[in-house]
Amino acid sequence: MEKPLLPLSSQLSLQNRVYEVTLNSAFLSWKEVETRPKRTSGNIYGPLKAAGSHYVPVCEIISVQETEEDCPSTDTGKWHKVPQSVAESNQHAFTVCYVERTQKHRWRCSDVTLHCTDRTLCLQWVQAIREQLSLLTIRPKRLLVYINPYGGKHHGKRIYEQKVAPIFSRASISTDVIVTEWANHARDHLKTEADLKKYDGVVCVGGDGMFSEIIHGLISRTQCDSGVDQDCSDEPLIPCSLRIGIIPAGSTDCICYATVGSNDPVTSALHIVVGDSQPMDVCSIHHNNTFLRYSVSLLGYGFYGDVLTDSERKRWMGPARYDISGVKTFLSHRYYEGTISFLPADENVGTPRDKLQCRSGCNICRLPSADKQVSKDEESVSDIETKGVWKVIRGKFLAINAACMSCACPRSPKGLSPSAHLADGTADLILVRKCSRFDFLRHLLRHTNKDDQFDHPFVEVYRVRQFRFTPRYEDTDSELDLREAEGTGHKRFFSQICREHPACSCSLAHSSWNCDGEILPHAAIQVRVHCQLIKLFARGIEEQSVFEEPYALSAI
Ligand SMILES: Nc1ncnc2c1ncn2[C@@H]1O[C@H](COP(=O)(O)OP(=O)(O)OP(=O)(O)O)[C@@H](O)[C@H]1O
Ligand SMILES: CCCCCCCCCCCCC/C=C/[C@@H](O)[C@H](CO)NC(C)=O
Ligand SMILES: [Ca+2]
Repeated sequence: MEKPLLPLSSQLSLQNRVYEVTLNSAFLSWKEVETRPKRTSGNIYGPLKAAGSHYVPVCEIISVQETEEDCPSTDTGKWHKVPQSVAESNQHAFTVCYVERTQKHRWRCSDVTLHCTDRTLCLQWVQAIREQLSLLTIRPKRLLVYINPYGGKHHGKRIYEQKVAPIFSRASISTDVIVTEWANHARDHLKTEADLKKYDGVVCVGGDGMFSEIIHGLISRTQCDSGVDQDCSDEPLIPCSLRIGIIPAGSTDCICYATVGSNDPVTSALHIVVGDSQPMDVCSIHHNNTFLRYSVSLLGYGFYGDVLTDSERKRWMGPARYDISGVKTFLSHRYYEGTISFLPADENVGTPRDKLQCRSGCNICRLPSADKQVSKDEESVSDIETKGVWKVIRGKFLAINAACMSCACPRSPKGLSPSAHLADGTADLILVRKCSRFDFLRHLLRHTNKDDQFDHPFVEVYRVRQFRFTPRYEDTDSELDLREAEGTGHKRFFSQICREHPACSCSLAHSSWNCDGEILPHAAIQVRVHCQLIKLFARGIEEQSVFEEPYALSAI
């Protein structure tokens, strides 16, 4: 068969009506040619429609296949019912499966079956669409998938098999699937064993903890392959080349929610299929000259550290553990003393209170940042950063939180820091000073509504590139020595500290850091944000206007 030339245009039938169907390099469109009154649809989220016209961007077509009439299509199991008159005259048909946007940033697979008068025409259409899809080289063809069967409500395996695998197979993506058997199985496999050259991306099925395993494996592997020492806190890190997909099946799913706009497995699978790419910042955390962990969402000391410590003992409860531990920690009302020093970000990246939310194609994330200038100027990141002036704050804090991104999640739809950016090379540092229980509750509740959680006299927020935290008394002894002393019964020093905390009934002067849902072993840490160190199969949260008619049609 001859190679179809574009634009390709034919009169084809759909549900007993005749349509002018056109394919060019950007869109597949179909427009009714009959003159009778047109049916209008109330759903603005479907394929773009203008007076009976439908447009699907080629980059949002998932697959095309010849449809065998009166028999189930091979991958969906659905029967395609063809009205009698059409069936008689149009025996041949092809089905195009494409992305359809629904409410709350969710994507679905939708399909349209177009009937042709002869098979040659039908095959010509299938070939033309497939050729356009083959030009989309950003789409992954082979993926390495890790499933945590114990994340969230333990549904990871079922979610993957029932909702995600059929979409990958429809999009002709081949997969190697590993169901993890122990914690850190995925991390260690990626670090040392996986043949990464074979893949176009890595997918994790699980929550934020599982995602954390994947980034630790990939980042460590990349640094190791390039001879970068992760213990050296001011050495620039090498960005990872493989993109990561998240199929949400955890308890918080904050990284998925904040990068896609929902925690829906089908939506995530479709972002992987269309080959989206969203760069993301990563914080490295060191204690003296020892690398501890990476973080992409919340790094929280005090309240969120204590919630996590308590909730780990309640893992059997599933996602509800965070609510129970949240209330318990709130009631305990512990505060912690220490010193925070930080290097503020340049003003051109905005401020945490500027209400400029990070959205798909964000202008702030596209600005050249200190990290990104490194290769151009051949100046190291630390050279650039030492030009800034460090600020120092001492005090008593209920919570110290650093958010590299908004940390939006179903519990807090605008997140811990609603204006934080995914890929600007900064984190928002939120300091909640000692205040009354009532005030702290008002602050916490504002995470769940539209009010500004930073608009309190006891809350400060800074956009930073680096920060350090030293708990009080850290200067006299190492905290591990203190913990050992506690373990061996030498509690005098500790009880002295705690007598200085009237509200604190426990024997610990230190909290722990909650690092993306994992507990860190040290309270004194140094943190640096690495701009765009990793990439996800995502595009950031889309503005509503992307899928409303006027915008979309003016873009055509
Ligand atoms: N096979 C396994 N057995 C036990 N633990 C595992 C296994 N695979 C992964 N893990 C660990 O399970 C922990 C929790 O996983 P995950 O993040 O998927 O769910 P979650 O904690 O319920 O959700 P979230 O992190 O969103 O709050 C992770 O720290 C991960 O290292
Ligand atoms: C007493 C009322 C409390 C209401 C408080 C609501 C605030 C919710 C804010 C949640 C932000 C979660 C940030 C994400 C953190 C994840 O990294 C981590 C691991 O999944 N999850 C948690 C809960 O630590
Ligand atoms: Ca950031």
